[in-house]
Amino acid sequence: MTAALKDQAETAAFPPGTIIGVDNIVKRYGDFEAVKGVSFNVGDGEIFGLLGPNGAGKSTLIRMLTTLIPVTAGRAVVAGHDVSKESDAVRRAIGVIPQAMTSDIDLTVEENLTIYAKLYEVPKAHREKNIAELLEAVDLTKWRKAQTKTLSGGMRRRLEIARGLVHGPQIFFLDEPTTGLDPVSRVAVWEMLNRLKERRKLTILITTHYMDEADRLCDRIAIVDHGKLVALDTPLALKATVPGSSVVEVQFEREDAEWQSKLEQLPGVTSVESHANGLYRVLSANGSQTTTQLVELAAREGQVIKGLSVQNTTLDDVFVYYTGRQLRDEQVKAHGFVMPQRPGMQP
Ligand SMILES: Nc1ncnc2c1ncn2[C@@H]1O[C@H](COP(=O)(O)OP(=O)(O)OP(=O)(O)O)[C@@H](O)[C@H]1O
Repeated sequence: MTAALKDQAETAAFPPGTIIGVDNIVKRYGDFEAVKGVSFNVGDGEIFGLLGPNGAGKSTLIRMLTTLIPVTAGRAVVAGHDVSKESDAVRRAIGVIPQAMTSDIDLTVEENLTIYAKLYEVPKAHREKNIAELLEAVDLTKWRKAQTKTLSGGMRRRLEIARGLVHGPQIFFLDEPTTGLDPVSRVAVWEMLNRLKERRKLTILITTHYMDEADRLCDRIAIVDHGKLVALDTPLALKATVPGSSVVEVQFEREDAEWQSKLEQLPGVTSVESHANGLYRVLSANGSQTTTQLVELAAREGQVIKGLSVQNTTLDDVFVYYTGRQLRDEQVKAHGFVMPQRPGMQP
């Protein structure tokens, strides 16, 4: 952390190591409060996920943190700079990938990157080297002379990611970067983000609709609903907050009426359902401990286990638990276009 960042973090009363500090931030559009006093800190080098149903306020939060719209109340400090008072310094420190793709389809891949680098006044010598490195990192070197309109959706998204990094930002904001991509392209984008994070020592703040990806890649996740923060922790800790965190399904060779009560007595078990053919569905607060003890008990009793499966709580369960809703793929909006401004839209 730079000295300036440290000073700023301390004066703002954010913990040391904070690179994005958000303190009771509010956004009102006229009478409507889209963000209702949200606070969180992102540590230097973290991948921080922002999850929430459509309309929860994620994009509004990102737009405030990236200085695109003014903050109504509260405070946010990004890379040591207040977003309301030092917007130019914030912009130099960040790269932003909005939901809609914005690269110029009539330019080549390389031209799109060069124009951006010039816009950010990246010195020529540094510019060429940086663009070559980024093209390689996003696997587009051999497409550098191709017109952007000829690229697939996944390739174009990778170009946008490279473009967001031409000026060497410390922090990368990505608003649903994989929405609309096929599963293979999605995985490619996430792997690439992980690589770039390591190579360029980036902090990443990302919104996504895909729970599996958030689970695998984010160090911490904030769940936002109706403009408020409803949960914030590591994926593992969030899953542990959901009651009855695992489902153990076991099938015994011999049916035996006593197994119901024997299973109920195992540590961590919260309920047992008995099904036909010696099958039991056991809800447990500690799936691995219950499973180990269940296997040991069966061995002691000379009972043969025909089948056994453990399903741990997923981030989907966490999401439903905190928001009462499910993030389904069909909720995901189509991308690749820019929404026209609605009448009455306000900055
Ligand atoms: N410029 C605006 N003027 C008025 N209301 C707005 C404006 N922008 C967003 N809103 C409203 O603020 C709320 C939060 O919107 P926001 O786009 O931040 O949600 P989101 O969580 O990013 O949703 P999504 O996943 O659909 O992008 C919504 O009710 C939205 O209609």
